[in-house]
Amino acid sequence: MAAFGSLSTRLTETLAKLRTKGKLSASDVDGTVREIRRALLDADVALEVVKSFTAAVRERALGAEVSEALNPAQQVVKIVNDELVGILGGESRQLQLAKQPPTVIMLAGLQGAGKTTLAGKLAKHLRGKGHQPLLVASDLQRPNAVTQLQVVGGQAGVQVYAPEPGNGIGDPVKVARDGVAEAKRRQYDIVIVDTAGRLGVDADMMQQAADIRRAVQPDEVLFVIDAMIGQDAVATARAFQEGVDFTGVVLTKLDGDARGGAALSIRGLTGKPIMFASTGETLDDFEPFHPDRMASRILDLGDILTLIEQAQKAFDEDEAHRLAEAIATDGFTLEDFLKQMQQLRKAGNFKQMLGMLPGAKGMREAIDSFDERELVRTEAIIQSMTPQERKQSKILNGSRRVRIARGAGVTVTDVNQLMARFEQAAKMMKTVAKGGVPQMPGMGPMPGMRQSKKVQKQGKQQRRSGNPAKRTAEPVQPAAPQGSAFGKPKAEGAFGELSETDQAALQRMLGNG
Ligand SMILES: Nc1nc2c(ncn2[C@@H]2O[C@H](COP(=O)(O)OP(=O)(O)OP(=O)(O)O)[C@@H](O)[C@H]2O)c(=O)[nH]1
Repeated sequence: MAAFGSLSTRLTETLAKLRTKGKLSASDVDGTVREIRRALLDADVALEVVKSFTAAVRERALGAEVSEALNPAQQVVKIVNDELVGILGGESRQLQLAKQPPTVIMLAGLQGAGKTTLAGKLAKHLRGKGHQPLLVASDLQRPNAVTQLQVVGGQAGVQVYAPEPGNGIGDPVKVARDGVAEAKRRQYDIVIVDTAGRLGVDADMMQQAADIRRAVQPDEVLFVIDAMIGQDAVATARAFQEGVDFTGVVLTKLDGDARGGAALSIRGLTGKPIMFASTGETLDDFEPFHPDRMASRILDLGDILTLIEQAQKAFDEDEAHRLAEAIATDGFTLEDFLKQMQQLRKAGNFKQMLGMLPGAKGMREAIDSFDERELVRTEAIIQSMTPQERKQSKILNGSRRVRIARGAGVTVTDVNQLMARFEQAAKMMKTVAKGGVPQMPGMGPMPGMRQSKKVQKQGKQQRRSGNPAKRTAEPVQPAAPQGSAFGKPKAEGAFGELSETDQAALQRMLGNG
């Protein structure tokens, strides 16, 4: 995720500097806290939030938990992580559903914040959870807003209630009220009311939103705010809190080059939880907001849980069970590898998913240069193999590889590299299936991911000295990510390894849970 890009880089670099130190002196702590403070201010985090954040970090970092820690630097990372989770809101909060359906959710925010798009995303998300949402077009300000809502409603596969020409047009309050009545009549269990925005905060707009709120008595009022808004976040959030009041916040455009200040300030300024994050223009670029996961992403500790959830959405249950069995019994074949890759492709934005891996910031270059066409090439290679070759990769000797390369229109090196990646993936999957910890941060074996030049060179040296069958038995290790707070392929300590919950989730994804 691009948002928090430079904040994230600066925080991880600051914390990485501590790694070389054994004990931390008071001046080490002060220096670190000063750099954190500057990084937060440059990211447009509101001053009062920065002050309380750095005060808390400083106090804890000078305390016993650090001086007595086995690894003081890592303890400081933990403290910064804890405090980030805190300012992002601590626990994640779910939507409050009405005891008596329909649950009414009202959206409010400035024009262009992404409300209409969000209405579609939320509707699709809720529909996926078995709800029957109805969208209500109460944004009658912008000429195109009703049509736009109808378009996103269509994409989300949900109905849209819009004013009939000549029937209530021009009165957004009436449309909202009628929309809710319609939902009751036709037994929709959730109503999402889209309201108008203005370019800046103005009294008429606030009044209209407040009137709609009074008319439909929503269970949730979600304040939609563009993460790119910078320092204006403070004034805008306060105005909406006074004008309509809201029960939760949705951050949009977190995929953009936002400095992240709004995200980090909003909870502290309003006391209201961030409930969802919007990360792109398509309806699937949407996720429930989890403070702990977001903090991990900012500190480049990875976000395995979100990654798994996204993969899970694209995963076919039966196929996952079959795959789990294949992995556990050593029967993981190139055929499975191909299927897995195709499912990953289905899971959507591949680069975004790669970015959620621990240490991903250190692999930024590799991820940015990741070319989806590589997946196509990998597919072509596997498809050029005979069924037997796909089942028993061990029989792939030199002459078979030459034939396959020719069939797929690639070089023998490409085939060799794919085989190395495959072997490594099989090995990793097996570790996970046995309940072990995979080497996530190095993550060489993602299907389709090319190795760095350096690793390719190592591979060549190995190849020169080995026979073809042996080559693939010892796959080359991927390059260590550079410059992350955990600049080793296998990180030590609490953050480098998958937690038990992560492991359990990964197990579930593999059908073992
Ligand atoms: N990159 C990115 N673009 C987004 C995101 N959410 C919305 N957009 C885009 O932002 C623009 C404005 O979004 P809308 O949903 O029309 O905003 P709105 O708040 O409904 O605007 P009004 O109806 O005028 O109040 C559109 O071009 C969207 O495609 C997001 O998460 N990421």
